[in-house]
Amino acid sequence: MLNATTVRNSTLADNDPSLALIALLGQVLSFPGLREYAKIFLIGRALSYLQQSWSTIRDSIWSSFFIKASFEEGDDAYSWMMAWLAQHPASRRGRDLQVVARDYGATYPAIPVETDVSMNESWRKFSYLPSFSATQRLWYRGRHMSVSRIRETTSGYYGRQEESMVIRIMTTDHSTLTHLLLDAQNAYKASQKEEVTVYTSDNYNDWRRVASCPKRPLWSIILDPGLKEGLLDDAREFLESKNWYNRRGIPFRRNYLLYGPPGTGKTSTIQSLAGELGLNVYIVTLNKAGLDDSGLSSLIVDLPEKCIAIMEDIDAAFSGTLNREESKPTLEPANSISETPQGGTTPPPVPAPQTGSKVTLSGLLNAIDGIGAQEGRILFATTNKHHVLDPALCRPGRMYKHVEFKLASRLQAGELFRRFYAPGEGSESELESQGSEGTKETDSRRSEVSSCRKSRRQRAPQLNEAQMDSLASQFADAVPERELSMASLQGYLMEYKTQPHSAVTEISRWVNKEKGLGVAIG
Ligand SMILES: Nc1ncnc2c1ncn2[C@@H]1O[C@H](COP(=O)(O)OP(=O)(O)OP(=O)(O)O)[C@@H](O)[C@H]1O
Repeated sequence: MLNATTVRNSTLADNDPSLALIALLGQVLSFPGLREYAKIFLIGRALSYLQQSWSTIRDSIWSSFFIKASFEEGDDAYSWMMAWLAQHPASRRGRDLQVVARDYGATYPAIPVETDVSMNESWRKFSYLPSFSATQRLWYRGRHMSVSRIRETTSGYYGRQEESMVIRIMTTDHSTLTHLLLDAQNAYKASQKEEVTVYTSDNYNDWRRVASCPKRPLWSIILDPGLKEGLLDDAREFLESKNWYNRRGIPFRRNYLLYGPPGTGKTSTIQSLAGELGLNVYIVTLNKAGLDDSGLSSLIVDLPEKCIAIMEDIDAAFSGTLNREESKPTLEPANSISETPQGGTTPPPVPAPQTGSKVTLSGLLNAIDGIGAQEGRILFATTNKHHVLDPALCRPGRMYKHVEFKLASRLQAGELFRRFYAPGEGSESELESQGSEGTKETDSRRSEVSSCRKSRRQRAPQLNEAQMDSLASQFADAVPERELSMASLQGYLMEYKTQPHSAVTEISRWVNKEKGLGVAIG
């Protein structure tokens, strides 16, 4: 039955499609079953919406009580937090842990173990860390804190695993987070007391920690009198004079150039100075594949304040590995064929592998002391070919000091001999005194000493002072002045690790052989 209203509605609907849709919906909903279904559907949607809104509101209320901080692997702050967590008692008590064979400075209760010399302290390096699968909850300065470690694989063909960590502290006070970071920094420093951390750059020109090396004592490096002491004093004095530099507007940086034949102790001296100064080492590999000026510059800018940067073999800049002017690939692929001027058939180009660096001389100079060069860092550049260095690199002020490392003098050779056969850890006298500690001696220590005694035949006989003087001077006399490197002498002595007398009787023969082979470098 059509009445006037229906006629009017249908006329309106004819004119407006949206009204037509509503009218159709009204007609469909006029069926009783469908109306019930629509009601249930709408109520369900409304409930789910309310639930979502509630969890968003709850999360934002909840997070307003927390400070959330994230840390990424490769960044120093990540390592600080790892050391702090490893030293936190909660990590020892935790029931879901990651165990790493690395010493983060945590102390564990002494557990008596039957051990021998081969299982000494250096083997007992391990740390407990929160696992990736569970969130660790702990307390910090009376605040509740949670730690979640995350491991993700980056996208792309060469996806690599990256670790990160998120901590939440129940506080709104940022100073709690700052305190935590300072504590973490101290925990890390304490765990690294005996070590120097070494960083190199990755393919993305980010710094990555690659190793922690034991500090090398400065006394173990034998140089001409005053050389290493002078370097150490100078570097110490520099690190303490930031204000002096700032007041005079002089860039607070110091560059040293260490030069001399291979194996004369340049790298060892830098490593040892880093330990003495408590600085980490950042190795800049100038001929790294794909490194260009902007990559080098970003590496230098990203150096932390107060660190040691090493550029080894800086002469590589002048031997064809680095370009002087333009950034163009320097190494041709081995099988590439150059263009024929006569227009002969040229084989299809072979894609050049990413070998060799694209760093230019100006890029290098800029990295050394340009505007972007990091303040407070000490740069050591080393070279075996001082004479080929570009004058621009050697101009006054660019390299603060040029320090020559010479081939071994007789004095150095004699001293090396003494150090090599000096009574030290595990020597007979030391073991005797350890074994006679009487009542203080523990069972495990006793077994350690007895194992040591068993292996005594592998140790050098203990030389008294007179014997040492005599053998060291015979050894030194047989070594020609400034003809052999300390590294080669050290290599020779390694062959007679436990036979100082043979080392002396055989030295002349060995020297003649080395000279005959032209090993001596001058
Ligand atoms: N003056 C030295 N005193 C003690 N050991 C030394 C000395 N010089 C070299 N050595 C030993 O020789 C080895 C090589 O030394 P190092 O790498 O420091 O030489 P380098 O001058 O840096 O050589 P290169 O120029 O090839 O890098 C090290 O194991 C080090 O212990």
